[in-house]
Amino acid sequence: MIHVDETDPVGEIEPPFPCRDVTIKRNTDVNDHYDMLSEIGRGKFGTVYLCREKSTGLELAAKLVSVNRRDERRNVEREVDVMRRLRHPRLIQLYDAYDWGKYMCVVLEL
Ligand SMILES: Nc1ncnc2c1ncn2[C@@H]1O[C@H](COP(=O)(O)OP(=O)(O)OP(=O)(O)O)[C@@H](O)[C@H]1O
Repeated sequence: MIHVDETDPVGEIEPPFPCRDVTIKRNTDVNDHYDMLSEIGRGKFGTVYLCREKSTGLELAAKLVSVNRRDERRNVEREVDVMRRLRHPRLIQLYDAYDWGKYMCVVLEL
């Protein structure tokens, strides 16, 4: 039998940053605010980079997705919309989001 521990962690997971109310920044280049350090993964839709926020030094994951079609942009907007509602210490938290014309970037807890 498989036992699933559904109890909430108490004091064991320290969030790397306080909850943020993220809205997508339009016509803003993510590179103005973050240094992209190295590639950490690839998914079906984009490439994920280790990045560092210039103003705080905080290390995060930046998922860069090219959005040439309207449905591609809508998919990223939907992902951001879902992630901004999910607040739990065991779930990766959304930190920032950018729309830079042909590219969108979703910045996440590492
Ligand atoms: N927040 C994160 N922190 C660390 N690594 C991450 C993070 N998000 C993604 N990655 C890495 O990047 C890879 C690609 O992630 P991405 O979300 O683009 O695609 P996926 O999870 O494989 O699913 P899909 O391609 O269906 O969107 C992951 O498999 C993981 O290795």
